[in-house]
Amino acid sequence: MRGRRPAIKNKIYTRNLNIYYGEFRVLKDINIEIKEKKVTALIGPSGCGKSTFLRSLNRMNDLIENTRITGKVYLDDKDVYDSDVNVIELRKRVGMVFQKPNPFPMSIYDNVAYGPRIHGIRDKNRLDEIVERSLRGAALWDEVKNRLKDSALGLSGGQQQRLCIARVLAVEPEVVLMDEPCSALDPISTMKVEELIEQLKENYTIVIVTHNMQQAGRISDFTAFFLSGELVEFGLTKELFYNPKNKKTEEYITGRFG
Ligand SMILES: Nc1ncnc2c1ncn2[C@@H]1O[C@H](COP(=O)(O)OP(=O)(O)OP(=O)(O)O)[C@@H](O)[C@H]1O
Repeated sequence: MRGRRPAIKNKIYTRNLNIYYGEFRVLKDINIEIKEKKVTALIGPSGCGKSTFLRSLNRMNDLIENTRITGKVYLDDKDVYDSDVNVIELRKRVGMVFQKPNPFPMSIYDNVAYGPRIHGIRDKNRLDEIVERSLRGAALWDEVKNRLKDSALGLSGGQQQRLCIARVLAVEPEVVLMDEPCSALDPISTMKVEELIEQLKENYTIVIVTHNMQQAGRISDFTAFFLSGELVEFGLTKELFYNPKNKKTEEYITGRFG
């Protein structure tokens, strides 16, 4: 229709998602829509369930004992918990970057080539191409192009985190989940990763957990505020920050919480 912007597609959406650790119900009836090629920030006090929610999106929770889940998590309209879903393939489509950079103890090149090799790519030229594209994508290429054979462990913390992002990009995901990716980084590295996120959203859907409210405000298009396992408010970041609908959201973002 004329004058109307096309609706943004829901890349991931959940319906009545509940997650339990044993008898403890960590997440309660979560209904959320993660928009395609946008950045969604998850905020809320420690222990409210942000990481658990993030991990549910690519079934990383499957690796945690005693976890039980009810409800649905749809990726492109297919429930990722359906019995016919290939979890390896799912995690290729929905990649994850962790709080602390965790490069493998191998060369910079091999870190990035690791995923593609696992997925069967052996051709040297093809791998070279993927490694360069991924390192460029993670804004690291210029800093490491002359030392690709050096150990990744010799990189700075900020470079290691961008390497981990390159490693995720190498398998061509559609969604990138980030669990406090800047919490172990200095302000300059943090700024680099934030700029990178801004660029990445042209091609990827990004979901990021952050404790840093300014960061959520700077980099995200949408924000979800969790409290005690409930999704209290979800919406455009600008609206949630400047015109929150819920009193608890307002208290939290203005620091008057608790
Ligand atoms: N493996 C586990 N077994 C049992 N309980 C767990 C497990 N992991 C997390 N929890 C509990 O679930 C709740 C939510 O944890 P989660 O790590 O998702 O919160 P969070 O919002 O990401 O916290 P933070 O901001 O501190 O990282 C907490 O009460 C936590 O103690």
